[in-house]
Amino acid sequence: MFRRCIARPSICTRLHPHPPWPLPSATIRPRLQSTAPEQKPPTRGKWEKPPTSRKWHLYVVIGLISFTVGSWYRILVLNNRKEDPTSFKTFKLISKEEVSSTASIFTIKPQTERQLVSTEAWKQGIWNVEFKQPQLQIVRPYTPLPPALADELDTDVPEELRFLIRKDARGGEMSSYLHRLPLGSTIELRGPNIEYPYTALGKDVKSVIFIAGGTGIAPAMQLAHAMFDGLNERQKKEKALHILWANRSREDCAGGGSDGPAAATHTTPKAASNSWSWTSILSLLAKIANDTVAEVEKVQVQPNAIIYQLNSLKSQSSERISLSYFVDEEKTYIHTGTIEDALSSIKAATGQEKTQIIISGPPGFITYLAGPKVWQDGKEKQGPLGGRLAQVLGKEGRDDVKVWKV
Ligand SMILES: Cc1cc2nc3c(=O)[nH]c(=O)nc-3n(C[C@H](O)[C@H](O)[C@H](O)COP(=O)(O)OP(=O)(O)OC[C@H]3O[C@@H](n4cnc5c(N)ncnc54)[C@H](O)[C@@H]3O)c2cc1C
Repeated sequence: MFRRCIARPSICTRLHPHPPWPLPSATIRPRLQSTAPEQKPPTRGKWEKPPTSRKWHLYVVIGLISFTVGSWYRILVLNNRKEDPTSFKTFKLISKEEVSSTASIFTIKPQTERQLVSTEAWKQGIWNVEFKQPQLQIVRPYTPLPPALADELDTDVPEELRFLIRKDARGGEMSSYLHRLPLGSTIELRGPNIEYPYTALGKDVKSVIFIAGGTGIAPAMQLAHAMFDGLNERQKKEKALHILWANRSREDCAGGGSDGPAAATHTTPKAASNSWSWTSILSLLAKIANDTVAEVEKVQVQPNAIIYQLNSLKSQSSERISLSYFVDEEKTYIHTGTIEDALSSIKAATGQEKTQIIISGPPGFITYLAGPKVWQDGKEKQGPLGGRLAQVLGKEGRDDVKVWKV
């Protein structure tokens, strides 16, 4: 700015009340210096105030003006900058905790308090922030996990954010970059982008079935937090959230045990559709073996960090959250029977027909269960309902069930 001032004095005149270059004394003389010592003012009597007293008043006025301008600058400019979702904020990577061989939890901390991402977003529902890869100048969205303890949101410490980030074996540009970063590195992000405003859209929706694939569990955890945080026991009892979480391998959900009737739907799609035959008997035996393995895992394996937090969200909701795990390598999948069971168990839990189904995960997962999202006018839109959910809801004639693809 200063360089530009030297080149264009006319602009400087507007920006600076006192021009930075010397002016002929006859042209402009600053008002404060107008009483030159050699020209003594005529004495006007004993009531006239001495010049030092006039200066004192002037200092007070200048002080007050500076204070007012400073306060307004802080309120209007700095506070707005803090909430501005379009400007990048700088965070520091403070920890990486391995959850499985393919995913870690990253914790980042704002560099200053002004870099906070709004705590209001936690109450709104599902939201994400965009990370920047500075060398390639690309951005990708990531979903903050809710704070491990509900009280953490009320503290005055600068807000830390945690993310479950997949390590992409095929070398995705952003995920490889993030997993390579050493502790202490800076990360630039912008947001929040509210994706599903539960408080605005879903106020009257008390029962939710959340179908998550892989890191799609992060939005489910955000919703669990938004649905139950700060409610009293009576309010909690009016709500129910059923999370169906599908993973490729058991290590991603190590230590997680399914609740309720949906646990009994651990079966392959093939086994479910076959009539009695040798194949179905073999499938049934495989299922019993898998269920036994799952039970053993449930008892013996320590919950990983995500399962630990899911269990904690469940107990904070007074057991109004139920969880069902599906694992590709154990041949347990989400299929039409699973969705039918989830719909009837959620209805039994709240006595309500009105249900919201939310589905979140990789594009192939969303397409298989609910049909693809579509691009229209440069924006990603929901697209028509398809896949397994369209089959189940069409068969049952359930137009009271709304589906949202994250
Ligand atoms: C709303 C939203 C929230 C999200 N939240 C999270 C989150 O919390 N955690 C998370 O981990 N992810 C999340 N994602 C996904 C994330 O934004 C990125 O898309 C993901 O990390 C992959 O980005 P990338 O740059 O690493 O991969 P890209 O380079 O964009 O590659 C895209 C895909 O192509 C594949 N690919 C790349 N190179 C090859 C190759 N040579 N051959 C074959 N395949 C290849 C990659 O495996 C990847 O699956 C979210 C996405 C959305 C839309």
